[in-house]
Amino acid sequence: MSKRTLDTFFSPSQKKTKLSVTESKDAPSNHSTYPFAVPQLPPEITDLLNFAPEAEGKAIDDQPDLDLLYFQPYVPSSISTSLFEFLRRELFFYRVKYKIKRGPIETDINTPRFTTVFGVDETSSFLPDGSLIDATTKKPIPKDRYKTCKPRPIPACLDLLRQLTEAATDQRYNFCLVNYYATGDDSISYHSDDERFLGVDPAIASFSLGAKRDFLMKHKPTPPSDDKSAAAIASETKPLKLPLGSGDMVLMRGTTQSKWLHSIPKRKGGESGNGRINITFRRAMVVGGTENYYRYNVGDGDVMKWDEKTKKMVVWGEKKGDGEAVKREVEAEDVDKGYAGL
Ligand SMILES: O=C(O)CCC(=O)C(=O)O
Ligand SMILES: [Fe+2]
Repeated sequence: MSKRTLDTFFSPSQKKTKLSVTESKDAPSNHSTYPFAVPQLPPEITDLLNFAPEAEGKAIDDQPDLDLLYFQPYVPSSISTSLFEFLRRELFFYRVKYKIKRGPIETDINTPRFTTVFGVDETSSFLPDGSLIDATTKKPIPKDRYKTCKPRPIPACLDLLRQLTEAATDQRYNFCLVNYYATGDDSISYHSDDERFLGVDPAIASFSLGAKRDFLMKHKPTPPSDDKSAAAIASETKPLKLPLGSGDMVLMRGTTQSKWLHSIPKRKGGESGNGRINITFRRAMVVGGTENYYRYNVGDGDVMKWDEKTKKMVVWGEKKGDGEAVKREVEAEDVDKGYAGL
């Protein structure tokens, strides 16, 4: 459906107010690997998602090696706030810690944002009962295929968006990564999603919901060649800043990952304190991709859940003597993504 069709449904004043939503009557998504079940989308959100994309994708490919398609917005503006609040309230998140070794020095990394991940690489697929089969033989996978993680199926509330995005971008995705930037202190430092397990020139669809945050891009340093100095190459490209708003989607494709870096820098003040969710859909080709994504987006720490009373992420499921959940506040920590380039 086109934007015009939506506009005839909603006057500009109605678009600004938040759509009121009801609980889905469908069974929530659940799986042995989930800490708790995830409700299905409110029917009002599902209905309006069928109008996506709200705007046509605009190509940004006027610089060397850059190939973006920018939907501003993709998610209808009448539902982006409700969808943001639903996902923040209903998903489980993690604050992943891990160690990296650079030469003889070991460094502790505290991921400076909340993360969660769903999906499995193309060698396997989920049956409706939640079990994993081999994608070719259709037989149950060997027990030892995933040694360091237990893959989780994409819950229905995110799988609808995945399916719509596949149709709109003519690409296929088997992974859904979610980042929650609680405040302007949460960030992702410059990196590219160019891991070998994504294959050559991967397409990555990246959604923004909630607070506006700047998405910065710059060309990777290029070694000087016989006919061009590093300075000449650098002067051919200029850094890019996309102030991503709620509902926007950026499709990164072609050589964007192999030649460019992207980041969400820390910000002081503004709306960043209201929180932002980023959802990326990707396609991992091999077992190593699945293990990598669970290691760095779930990890082995506490489950975190949004607490509507305190408006903060709290540790989920910890019990005190009288059965009351202990609520621990989580501080943002200032560190790098760390695993870029794996
Ligand atoms: O939050 C964003 O817009 C970017 C997230 C990102 O680059 C990533 O998860 O790899
Ligand atoms: Fe990225």
